Amino acid sequence: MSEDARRRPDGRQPDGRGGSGAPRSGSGRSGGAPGSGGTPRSGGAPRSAARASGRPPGWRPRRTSGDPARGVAFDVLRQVDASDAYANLVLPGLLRERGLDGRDAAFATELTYGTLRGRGRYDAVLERCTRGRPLAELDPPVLDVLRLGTHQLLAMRVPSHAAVSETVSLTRDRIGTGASAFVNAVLRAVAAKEPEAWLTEIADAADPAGTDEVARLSVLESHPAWITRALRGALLGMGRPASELADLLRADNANPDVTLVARPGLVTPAELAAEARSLGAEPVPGRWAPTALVLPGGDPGSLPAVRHARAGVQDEGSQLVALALAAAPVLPDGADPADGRWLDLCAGPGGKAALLGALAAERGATLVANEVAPHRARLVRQSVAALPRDVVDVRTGDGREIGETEPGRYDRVLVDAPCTGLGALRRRPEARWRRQPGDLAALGTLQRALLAAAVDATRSGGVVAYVTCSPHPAETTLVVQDVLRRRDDVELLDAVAVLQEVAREEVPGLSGPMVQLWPHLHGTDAMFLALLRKR
Ligand SMILES: C[S@@+](CC[C@H](N)C(=O)[O-])C[C@H]1O[C@@H](n2cnc3c(N)ncnc32)[C@H](O)[C@@H]1O
Repeated sequence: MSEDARRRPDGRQPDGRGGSGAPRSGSGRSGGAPGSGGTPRSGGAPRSAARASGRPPGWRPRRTSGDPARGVAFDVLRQVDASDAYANLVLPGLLRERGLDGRDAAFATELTYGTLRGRGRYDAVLERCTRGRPLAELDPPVLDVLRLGTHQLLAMRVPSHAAVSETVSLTRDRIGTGASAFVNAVLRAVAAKEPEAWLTEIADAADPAGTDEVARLSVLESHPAWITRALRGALLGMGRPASELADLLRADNANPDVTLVARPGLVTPAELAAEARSLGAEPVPGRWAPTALVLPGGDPGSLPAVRHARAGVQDEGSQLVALALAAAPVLPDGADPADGRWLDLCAGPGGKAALLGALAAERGATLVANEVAPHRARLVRQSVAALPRDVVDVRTGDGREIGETEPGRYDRVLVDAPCTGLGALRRRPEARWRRQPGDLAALGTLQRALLAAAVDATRSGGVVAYVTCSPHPAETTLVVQDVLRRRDDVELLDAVAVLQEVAREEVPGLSGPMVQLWPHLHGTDAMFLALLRKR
């Protein structure tokens, strides 16, 4: 496993949970288990269960592909649990290694991501099927295999007999015959009720009086209660009604579209679309960002433009905030109208640095892309590889020091702060179970220090963009308000107005001056953007 596959997306070391998740029995063998998968049941799951699992309307059953796909899903779950790996980083390598593509790869992907996202819901069901044995006492590989089986039974249209027998055979193959009888009995108990009945039962158990929406939605939509509560607070804090909470949680459980960015000056969206079409895909322009192209299906890595870093995979929300920073009006500093020095303070892995670098190159500006983690700085170098050499200077260092070492140097500064990532849960299916409320305090201190350093490094009249992929007020508005309260050399700009200017069409639901995007409203990650100008 690569170093980055084990690290958090914010570059910090794993949170130390790996020890407790270490398997008590081996899951060592690689390679798929023998036997073929079952075919989907014709009736399918009830509609409300499909909604609850985040499946789109019109979803059709797919042919299952047998145990190679289940074996891959199991191995990813084990790495996520025992090594703090990231599913989206581990899965593609395992699919390649085992030669899975097409439907088999799609089945393994749905099984992996769906099981990880649905863990809370499935554990609530499993607790009722283990004859009083607490889930915490089960061997972690056994618990993973039970979750895999439960996902097939409750959210995929795999016929019950196939879901049970294939999962039992996977257990025998990977864990041992001892565990297979137990897995068989538990999964039979899960299969004994329809998905709809299970949802009703676990929701009623979580909220017997029908008065605790957070508890009910947490178990139904499979989010830890503290995150559900935080997202509810985030909606209210940005002027959205609490009634949107269920939609927001469901959006976290849906598979996001693959969105590409056509980096200006390197490839146009039309050229990128032509490349994608020549490989059989049917791309559509992004709704908001003029640089975006949505790719329904297909492997973006197979496009030459992506392979050569003229384009990249990037959420539209991320594209919009980078475009907004580049478009924000900077004021001249005395007689000097300079706009030539840009800084990305926290650049790894480099998606926004590549877009900003491309925009900087078009305008004759340069970009310093700073990143504290060396292995992530290497990723930044890869993402800017297609840009002329003298445009982006990738550095490794602590962004908190730049305010002192280079005061007043930059015209535009991006602080894409390390954060909980609560706005990108749909892309990081395991993140919701790994994050802890205690993470907020440590991150808050770092976020404030980075924003303060960014302001110090900005020249008078220059602009700072403070960005997070979390909507949690402790990481967004409170950080910005705190820095504004503590210093009188910076003012808040209307980020909504700037964002609307760069968007292809008016982005609804923004009340300003700070921008909060939402997966359920905009189909983007829940990106936050504040623009500040140095006085
Ligand atoms: C949200 S990510 C940035 C994502 C990036 N802008 C992109 O679009 O690809 C935050 C980054 O900040 C880095 N980071 C954390 N602490 C830092 C510090 N003190 N100075 C600079 N970078 C830091 C993390 O390693 C991580 O790569």
